[in-house]
Amino acid sequence: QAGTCPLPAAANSHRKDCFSSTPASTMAQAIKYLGQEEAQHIDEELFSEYGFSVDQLMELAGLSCATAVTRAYPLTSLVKARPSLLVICGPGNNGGDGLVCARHLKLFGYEPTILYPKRPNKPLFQGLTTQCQKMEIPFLTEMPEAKAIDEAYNLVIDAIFGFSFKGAVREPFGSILDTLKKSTVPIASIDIPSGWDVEQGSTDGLQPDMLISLTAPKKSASLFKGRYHFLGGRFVPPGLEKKYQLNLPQYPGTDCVLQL
Ligand SMILES: NC(=O)C1=CN([C@@H]2O[C@H](COP(=O)(O)OP(=O)(O)OC[C@H]3O[C@@H](n4cnc5c(N)ncnc54)[C@H](O)[C@@H]3O)[C@@H](O)[C@H]2O)[C@@H](O)CC1
Ligand SMILES: [K+]
Repeated sequence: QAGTCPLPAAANSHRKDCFSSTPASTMAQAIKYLGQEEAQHIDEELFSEYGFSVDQLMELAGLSCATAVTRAYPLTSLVKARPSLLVICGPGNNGGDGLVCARHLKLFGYEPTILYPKRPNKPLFQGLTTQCQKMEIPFLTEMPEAKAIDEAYNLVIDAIFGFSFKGAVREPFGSILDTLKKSTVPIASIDIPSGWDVEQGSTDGLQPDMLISLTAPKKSASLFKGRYHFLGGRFVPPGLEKKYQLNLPQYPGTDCVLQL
C-alpha cells in the first residue's frame, strides 16, 4: 500500500524512512523492535554461543541506564534540594540492572535509595546488594505512599520487570505499581515499563517519562509516549546483530547510550 507505514503509528524518528522517497534498496533499515521470545533467544545466545556471563552484561546494562539518566536528568536540573532518587528493583535480572544502575548513580553524585522487596537467593544478587550497601545506599523496608514519594524524590527508576514479565502482576508488585501510578514524580523505566505486556504495552499502566531499551527496543516501546527514549547495552557482537537483523544505530564515539 503506497504511503502506508507498516510500523505502529506512534511515530518515532526511526520510522521516518517509511515515508521517504528513497528507493527501498538504498534506505537505511529501521531499528528492529523485538518480540518477547526473540529478546529471550538473543539473551540466551549471548550467554551460550557468545560466552558472556550474566554479571558482565548486567554491569554494562546498568552502567548504560545510569549514564542515560545523567543525560536526561542532570544533577543541575533536579527540582529537590537533594539529588534523591528511588530505585525499585524486581526479582529478576531487570532488578539486577537496577542495583548496578543505583551504584553508578551514587558514583555520579546522585543519592539513590533502593526498594528491593523480593531478593533471589543467588550469589550474583547478594553481591550486588552488598556492593550497594557498602556504597552507603539506603534500602527501604517498605514502599512509601505516593505522597511521600512526591515529597522525597526527584525521579523513580523502575527496575521491576523486564522482557520476561508475563501474566497478571503478583504481589507485592501489584501494590507497588498502583502506588507508582498515583505518584507524580517522573519514572525512568529500564527495558520495559513494568506491568506492560512486552509486546502489547498497557492502556492503564505506568506512563514513564523515560525508557532505556537494552540491546534493542521491545515491541511495546513503540507505544512509549514519554520524553526520553534511550538505547543502551552496547555489547552486541556483529554476528548476533546480523543474525537477528537488529539494524542497531551507530553509538556516537565511545558512548554507551544513544537517544532514539
Ligand atoms: N540479554 C540482555 O539483553 C540483557 C538483559 N538484561 C536484563 O534482564 C532482563 C530480563 O531478565 P529476566 O529474564 O530475569 O526477567 P525479568 O527481570 O523481566 O523478570 C523475571 C522475574 O519476574 C517475575 N515475574 C514475571 N512475571 C511476573 C508477574 N506477572 N508478576 C510478578 N512477578 C513476575 C519472575 O518470576 C522472575 O522472578 C531484561 O529486561 C534486562 O533488563 C541485562 O541484565 C543484561 C543483558
Ligand atoms: K522495568
